[in-house]
Amino acid sequence: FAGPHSFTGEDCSELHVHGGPAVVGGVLQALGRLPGLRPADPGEFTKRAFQAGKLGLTEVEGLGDLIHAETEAQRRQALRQMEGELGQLYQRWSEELTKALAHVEAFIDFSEDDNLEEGVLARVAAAVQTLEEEVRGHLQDGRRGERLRGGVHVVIAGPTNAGKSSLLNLLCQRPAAIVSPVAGTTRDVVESALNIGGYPVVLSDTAGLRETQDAVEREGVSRARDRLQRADVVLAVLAAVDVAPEPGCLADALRAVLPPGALAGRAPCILVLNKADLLEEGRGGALLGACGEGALSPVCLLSCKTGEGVASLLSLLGAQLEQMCGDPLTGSPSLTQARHRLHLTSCLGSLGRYHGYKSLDLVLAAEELRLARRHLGKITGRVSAEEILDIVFRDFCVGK
Ligand SMILES: Nc1nc2c(ncn2[C@@H]2O[C@H](COP(=O)(O)OP(=O)(O)OP(=O)(O)O)[C@@H](O)[C@H]2O)c(=O)[nH]1
Ligand SMILES: [Mg+2]
Repeated sequence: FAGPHSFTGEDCSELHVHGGPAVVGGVLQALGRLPGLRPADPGEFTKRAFQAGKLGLTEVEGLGDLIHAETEAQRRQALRQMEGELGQLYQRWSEELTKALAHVEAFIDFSEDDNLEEGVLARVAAAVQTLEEEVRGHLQDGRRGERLRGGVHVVIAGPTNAGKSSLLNLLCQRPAAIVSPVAGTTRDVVESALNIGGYPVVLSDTAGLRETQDAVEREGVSRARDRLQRADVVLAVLAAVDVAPEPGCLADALRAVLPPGALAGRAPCILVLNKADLLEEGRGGALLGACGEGALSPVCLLSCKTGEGVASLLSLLGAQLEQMCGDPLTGSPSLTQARHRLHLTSCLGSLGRYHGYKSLDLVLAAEELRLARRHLGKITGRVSAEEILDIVFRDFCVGK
């Protein structure tokens, strides 16, 4: 593949050989004997493509995510990022900032010569404000892209013996956690990665929530509370036989499971009434009817023993995941990494300070635009001073 049209931009050649390990080993050995040849470092081809300007940093990250994608929705999101849509969005913002900065710098340098059109600074202020709104909107996406990339954290919580570990084992289809009739069996958090409807989920089983004198179990309960604080979705599990079928029972039951403050992040919750097989005939309907009234959370009656009702829990959970992660192919591309969030937040901070400085000291204000642009550049991997000069000379006929 002749450069510059190859993946790395350099001249490349590719050998197609039979796939057996001995054949590949023999070819690599023969190549190793040629002077100047060495094995590539991990990621070296992508790094060379980046250095040759073939890929931006966000595209490189998309490529990495694509290689590691485990579910369909993750694959689609990574592919979209790799194809450059996210990079283009940040690039457009960066160009708008560059333009605003060029205008401010031109104003600082040349306004006294009366060479500039009227209202330059007002136009810059308006452009900065529009940009601020766009960046803020992009940041307030409910972390859907990051959730899809890293997995949605679903936490199973509830009193001891409700069947939490049984539910984990049933959903991940393997005996990941110990199940026993002894209350307080689970102490550590047991995690399992799942694919539910194409969405990645990290499902955690936790210790039953109760007051206890046992030091080890107390640590388990404290870990369970900690997980609850960081949960994206909570499956609150109760034994159906322990819930009285009366109006308001759902709120009472939830309060018993999730003590005040347990859900600081207000993660959506699905109430799971387990052990439906132990209910007397007709009591399940009465229970659901009573729970359904003024329900704050969806309720699901199931039995881990018979498997009845599990499909409806999965469909409730699937709908919740879809709402949280969205369809990665529609709408504007999602923010996928904490790194991007960090730089975008810093960028927004600088844009805010621009407004504060602009009527006090234009030089300081311009510096904030430069910082904002540098934060965007850190995301895309493109930062250049030349661009500003180009715009100064393209937009203004100064220095004639
Ligand atoms: N009849 C019936 N028994 C169940 C069901 N689900 C779980 N159990 C039983 O209930 C007991 C407790 O189950 P676990 O899954 O260990 O309960 P847990 O909530 O994880 O309990 P801790 O870890 O102690 O907090 C076990 O004996 C299970 O076999 C069910 O749907 N029906
Ligand atoms: Mg358990």
